[in-house]
This record gives sequence, C-alpha cells and structure tokens, in this order.
Amino acid sequence: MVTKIATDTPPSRIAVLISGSGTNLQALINACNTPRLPHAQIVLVLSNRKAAYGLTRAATANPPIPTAYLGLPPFLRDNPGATRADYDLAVAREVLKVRPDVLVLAGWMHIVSEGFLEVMQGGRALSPLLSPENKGEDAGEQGEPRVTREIPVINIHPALPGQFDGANAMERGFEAFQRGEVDRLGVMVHRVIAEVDRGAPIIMREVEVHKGEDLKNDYEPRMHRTEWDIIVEATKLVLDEVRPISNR
Ligand SMILES: Nc1nc2c(c(=O)[nH]1)N[C@@H](CN(C=O)c1ccc(C(=O)N[C@@H](CCC(=O)O)C(=O)O)cc1)CN2
Ligand SMILES: NCC(=O)N[C@@H]1O[C@H](COP(=O)([O-])[O-])[C@@H](O)[C@H]1O
Repeated sequence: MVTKIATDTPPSRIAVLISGSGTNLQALINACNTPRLPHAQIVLVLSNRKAAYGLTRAATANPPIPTAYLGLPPFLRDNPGATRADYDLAVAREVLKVRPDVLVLAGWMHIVSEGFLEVMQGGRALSPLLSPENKGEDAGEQGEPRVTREIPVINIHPALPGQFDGANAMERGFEAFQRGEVDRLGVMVHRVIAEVDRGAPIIMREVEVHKGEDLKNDYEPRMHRTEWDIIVEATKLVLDEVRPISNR
C-alpha cells in the first residue's frame, strides 16, 4: 500500500543523540523518505564525544545533516560551578532548538537526568543557562517556553527487557549465554524514563546466538543487523503516533 502524503506538509523531524560509530544513525539516514520512514527528516545529530564517527556520517549525508558536539567534561570545565544536570539541560536546549517530533538515542552512552526528560515532556521550562538565581529551578516566564507537545524519547538497547540494563549489555549478555546463565538474547527499542533501560519497550526482537561462537565475528554483526531494522521500525511507529499519516 503506497502512503500518499500531501507534499505541502512539512516532513516529520527526527533528532538523534549518539556517542560512537553511528551505524544505527546510518540506518535511519538510509531509511528517511523511503516507505520504511516516509516524509521524515533528520534535523540534528548531537554527540557527547568529539571523535564519534556518527558525526561524519551526518555531515556527509545527502543533504548534510546539522551536527553538534557537547561533551560533559568540557562543559563542566567551561562552566565553573555547573553540574551534570546543567549539562543535560544544555543538551535539551540544543534539541529544542530543532523542534523534533521524536528524539532517538542511538548509541548515546550518557544517562540523562529527570530534568532532561521533564523538559522533553513539556513539564518544565528551560531556565536561562546557569542563571545563578534560577540554577536548576523552573524559570518559567523568564526562561524559554515549555515544549507545547511532548517529544517522545526512545533508546536502542542491545538486550531484552530487564535482562542486562546499563552499559556493555551486548558483551555481558553474550558471556552470560556462553556460561549457560541465560538461554535467549535480543535487542529492544524502548521509551526512555529516568530508570535506565526500564522504559516501556516499543519493539523487542530476539537475536540468534550459539554456544562457542565468537562475539565479534558472529554475534555482534547479527545484533547490529537486527538493530538497524528495529530502530527504523520503532521510529516510524512513534512518528505515526505523534503525527498520524492522516495528519501529514
Ligand atoms: N535516564 C536514562 N538515560 C538513558 C537511558 C535510559 O534508559 N534512561 N538509556 C541510555 C542508553 N544506555 C542503555 O541503553 C546506557 C548508556 C550509558 C550508560 C552508562 O552507564 N553511562 C555512564 C557513562 C558511560 C560512558 O561514558 O561510557 C554515565 O552516563 O555516567 C548506561 C546505559 C541512554 N541514557
Ligand atoms: N546501552 C546503550 C548501548 O549499549 N547502545 C548500543 O551501542 C551501539 C551503538 O552502535 P552505533 O554507534 O554503531 O549505532 C549499539 O549496539 C547500541 O545498541
């Protein structure tokens, strides 16, 4: 079934946070404006690591995608007295500037604060950056306006719900399987809540794994292929919720 989308409606806007190679970002770039992700545009790629190859993927995309780098250590260095929570609000500020319909965490290796999620949900306004009297407080009228419509935040995580929360989940899962502690592994895209990797799954998929096989040469490539499928499917699902095709 071909989805006819009125050409005068603006495309759906996707912002992506990364920290590394960006193969999941590449999957989104390749899927944009195809039936897998129709009438969609990536409007920002932000990394917390300067050397993230994903920034190059964005800059060399056709057309090039705007990029930004915002690292925690340099932020704290350049803003004496600032906190990690202030850093998260600075990241939120960059995201709000591009008015995304969805925010995708694709290999973003930084745990975001409750304050960050509140801003995305529209439950809190951004205070003028680090304004002493408003540091951390909800500035409301002095600060920038709250988002008028919640920006869903989704994350891809290389484990099944409740299995291996946190960093290095793919490696930890693989080793646990080889030790016989688990009998199935997989990957999920979930909504992001304060509790790491505990947000509601949007899509989860098992990934084939075999005793005695190699992590780098066998399991990891299989995991990535599955990730590239479900990050596109989940992003489309969420965009269809936010901007149903009929409204596009
Ligand atoms: N509040 C949330 N923030 C994030 C979530 C989430 O579910 N809730 N998902 C992560 C992605 N992720 C797992 O999918 C993950 C990423 C990073 C870490 C972590 O321990 N990060 C350390 C730093 C590690 C490093 O720099 O290498 C940290 O943030 O201090 C855990 C889970 C994205 N954010
Ligand atoms: N906990 C979060 C996490 O571990 N995310 C994982 O980081 C990798 C990023 O790859 P990429 O930079 O090639 O997209 C992916 O495997 C993703 O699942």
